[in-house]
Amino acid sequence: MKTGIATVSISGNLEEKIEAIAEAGFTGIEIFEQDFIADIRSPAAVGRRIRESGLEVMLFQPFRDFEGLPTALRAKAFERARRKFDVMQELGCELMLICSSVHPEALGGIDRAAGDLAELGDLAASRGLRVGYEALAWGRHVNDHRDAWEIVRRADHPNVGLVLDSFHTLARGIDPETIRRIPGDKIFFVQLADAPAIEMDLLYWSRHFRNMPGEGDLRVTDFMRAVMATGYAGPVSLEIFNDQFRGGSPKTIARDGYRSLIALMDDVRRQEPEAMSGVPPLPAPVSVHDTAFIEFAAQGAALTALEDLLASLGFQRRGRHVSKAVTLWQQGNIRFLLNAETTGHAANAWTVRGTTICDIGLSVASAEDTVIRAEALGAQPFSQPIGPGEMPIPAIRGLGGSVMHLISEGALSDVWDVDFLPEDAATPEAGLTRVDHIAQTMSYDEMLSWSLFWTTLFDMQKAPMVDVVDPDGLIRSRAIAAPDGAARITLNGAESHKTLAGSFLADGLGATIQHVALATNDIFATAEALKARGFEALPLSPNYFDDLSARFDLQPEQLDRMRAASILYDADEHGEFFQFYSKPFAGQMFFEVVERRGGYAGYGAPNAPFRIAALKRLQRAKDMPTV
Ligand SMILES: O=C(O)c1ccc(O)c(O)c1
Ligand SMILES: [Mg+2]
Repeated sequence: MKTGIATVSISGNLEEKIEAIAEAGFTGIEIFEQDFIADIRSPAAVGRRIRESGLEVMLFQPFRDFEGLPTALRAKAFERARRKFDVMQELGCELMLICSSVHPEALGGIDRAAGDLAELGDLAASRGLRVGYEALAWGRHVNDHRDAWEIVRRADHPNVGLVLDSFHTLARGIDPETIRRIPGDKIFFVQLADAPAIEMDLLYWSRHFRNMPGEGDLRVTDFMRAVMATGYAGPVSLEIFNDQFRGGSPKTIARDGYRSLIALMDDVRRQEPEAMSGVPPLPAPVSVHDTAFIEFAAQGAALTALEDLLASLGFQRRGRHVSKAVTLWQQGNIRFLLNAETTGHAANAWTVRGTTICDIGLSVASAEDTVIRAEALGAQPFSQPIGPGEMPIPAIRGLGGSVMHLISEGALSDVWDVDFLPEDAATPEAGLTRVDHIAQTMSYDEMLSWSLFWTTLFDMQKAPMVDVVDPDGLIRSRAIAAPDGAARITLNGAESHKTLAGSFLADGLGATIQHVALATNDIFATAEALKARGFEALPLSPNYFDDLSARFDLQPEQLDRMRAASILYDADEHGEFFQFYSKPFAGQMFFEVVERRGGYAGYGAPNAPFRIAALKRLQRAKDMPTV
């Protein structure tokens, strides 16, 4: 299956776009005319450059306002088409996209448009070219692929076909099933884009908010299933107009695009197997069963402080690595590794960020399948030398240089037995059972990349975006979770460096984990146990508890206990949620303790502004520990 992407989808100049597109693994490129005109090279030189980079020039676009014009304007439109055909021949591109007219003088009329396209088809055929007609969702007379198809059908010309674009069909709410009745060989090209479900003017939505399939809310998979069912055998190409992408890194956007297309076609293969014999099978999105471990890079005094904090949270040192300066701290099913090595990935992470979470281990249905799928989606494998007697654990690079280890369900216990010399647990635990969620902080621009990373590799779904108010700016937050809640990630995107999340980022380099939430089955008992160990919870404003008693039906006695232990509360139609936080450590990381009751599947988002304000109060009071 040939894959493509329009130059308009990516930032940079034409040269940077070509490099990024080639590197990401696409077969070809759609030349957006503006990108080409802005370049100083001749069409022949640009064509040569693209082919030298290993890409095909799949499509030249857009040719606007062509069909249905009154006589004088019609002649001019044909002259314009001749000039663009010249350019295409020099470029070495044989297919032109004609988008439906928005010209104020366009007359309309299905047969008039069909006649124009048939005549253009003759002109194209005389030069060995073809034209594909696309209905823009805001076209003046033609804004529905069904009408565009009727025009192409009546044009009845071998060099005239249809271009389908998922945005134009899905944004208008047109049922993609209607594509199944179009003959596949009359579909000359397919463009894909997703978009978030927001009510707005179609043109504005399309030109600024499109995103990669899987990043938005449109039914792109259903659209593509219908296309493939027609027998379509041409390229599948991304055409993404997006303000953020225009300012992003060309390579990151191109890699995201490739990841999104491969994952989409794999979904389609799974749901429409009859139509997809040409696409090689991939392991299905992998089930994540739990967080196997979380590894900190920490050294010196900060390491001691972190050990003290973990001890106050009821963790105990349970093992020492057989050959490395790594200790294992455990409670229930939660394992923290504290890595003080002076070489390797953890040491590099420590050099760059100071104390930081440098690695996470996920317990998955199959580590091998995860690596195969990740690499097919464009992820880099990760490995470093293993010490004597150590077990090799499959690993991949996440985004931005992060590392993720993958442990198959059955192999989990072996790792700890083989790699660590056990130590006895001296004191009882404090009721923490497992990792509830991991919170990644990132700049807002990285959020789509990360949500795509998690949802394409793993069997995880994204929840709607939530706005969280920081006293100094807005944080956009989105949860990604496995269907049974066995693994949960929250992505927090900061737009301003003045926000708590933003200042955390300014201190480090790109996305990283800012906090880890640990689950208990009895938050009040856990709070007591931690207090006895010297743990200090993040203090909250008394006003918070007054407001809680106004909003919820809480027993006064329960409210008093929550106030005393700084426990926040939320509830929805599914259940209840209790949470408290540690004070910040190592700069601005912190721990959270949560108890879910009933089917509550959220993260206490209504409480986030009060947690942020409390953290900022501490920050301002210069009360932050100096670890
Ligand atoms: O926004 C536009 O004008 C435009 C142009 C060409 C396309 O293929 C398209 O989908 C939109
Ligand atoms: Mg299009």
